[in-house]
Amino acid sequence: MAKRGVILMNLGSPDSTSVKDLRKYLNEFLMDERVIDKPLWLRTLLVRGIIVPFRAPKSAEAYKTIWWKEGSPLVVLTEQLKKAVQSKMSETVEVAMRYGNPNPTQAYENLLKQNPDLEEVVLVPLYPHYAMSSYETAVEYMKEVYAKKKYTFALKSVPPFYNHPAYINALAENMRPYLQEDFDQLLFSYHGIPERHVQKTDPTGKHCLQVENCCFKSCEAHKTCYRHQVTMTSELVAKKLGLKKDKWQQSYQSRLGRDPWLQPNTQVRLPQLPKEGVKKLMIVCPSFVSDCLETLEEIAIRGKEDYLKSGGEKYTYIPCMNTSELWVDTVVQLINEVA
Ligand SMILES: C=CC1=C(C)c2cc3[nH]c(cc4nc(cc5[nH]c(cc1n2)c(C)c5CCC(=O)O)C(CCC(=O)O)=C4C)c(C)c3C=C
Ligand SMILES: [Fe+2]
Ligand SMILES: [Fe+2]
Repeated sequence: MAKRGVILMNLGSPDSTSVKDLRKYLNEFLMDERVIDKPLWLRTLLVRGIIVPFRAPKSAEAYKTIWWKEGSPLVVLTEQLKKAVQSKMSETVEVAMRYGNPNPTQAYENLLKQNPDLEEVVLVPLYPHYAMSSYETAVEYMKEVYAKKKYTFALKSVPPFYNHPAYINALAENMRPYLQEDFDQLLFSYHGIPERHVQKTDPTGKHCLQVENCCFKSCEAHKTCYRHQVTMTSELVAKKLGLKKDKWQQSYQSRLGRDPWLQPNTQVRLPQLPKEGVKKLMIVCPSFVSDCLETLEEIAIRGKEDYLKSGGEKYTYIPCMNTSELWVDTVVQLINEVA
């Protein structure tokens, strides 16, 4: 019996598209202090008093446009990834979501049920890039539950893999067939985060967004810098695909609230691009390894409408890696590299 167990962790979805389930999900998600990093009283007022009451009905409608009969695409695709990874390893593999279900306690308990002599759990946060609102909260929450339950097995985490050759290769090969078609520009659209979060995760306190061209100047801050990491992903994938610098650009999507977020914003760029002569656009979302609301609704549906309405002629959304063979092999490799 393998002494190791594996937990694949993603963000999570509401249990259904009802406004009630949306309220529950958004409250849990946005009350996370690593997502809305305001003092508790202000966060409570903002989230419970303003954001959730207004957002829940709108989000419910958005989820309805992409929901599958098996459930949320993000959850279904993560379960499919689990099965594919499981078929390539002897260790038991479970799924945990940071918000909603299946929750971390269920995942740990399932592993223990399968193997009461469990010695080690390898956590795979399904985020290529470090952000306090994604990778960090996933790992810290799993550690919190682990400590509360007083588990005796060891807990190890796969680090952000934004520049790992296997991830870059899997992503590039997932994109390559789409790029055989004629296109003017490829847009790498990453989930955005507030600029303040980039500065908060800078351990030097003086590099990120403070030094000119900070993402390209060697610094220990890059270990936890979201902007550096996504930029390196774009650079490495473009290089692997032989794309010249004038053939691609980068932007940030899914902005929430009024604080300054990383720029440029995808929703702003899409209607501008046709006016700049970009009539045929390819768009890919490498911060997501599985398709979800933010790719299927925001980019593949809404983004396409905005772009075509503004004079764009052809818009191709490149799906996430989901269960592509190279990606499944990459996950197995990442797990085995955690010594
Ligand atoms: C890829 C990593 C992600 C980061 C970084 C991230 C930051 C972040 N997100 C919000 C607010 C929302 N995000 C929502 C959905 C959502 N976000 C991610 C990933 C990251 N978020 C995923 C995979 C999803 C999709 C979930 C699904 O069920 O498919 C939502 C909910 C939907 C909506 O109402 O739009 C919100 C809200 C903030 C504020 C933030 C950084 C501070
Ligand atoms: Fe998000
Ligand atoms: Fe940085």
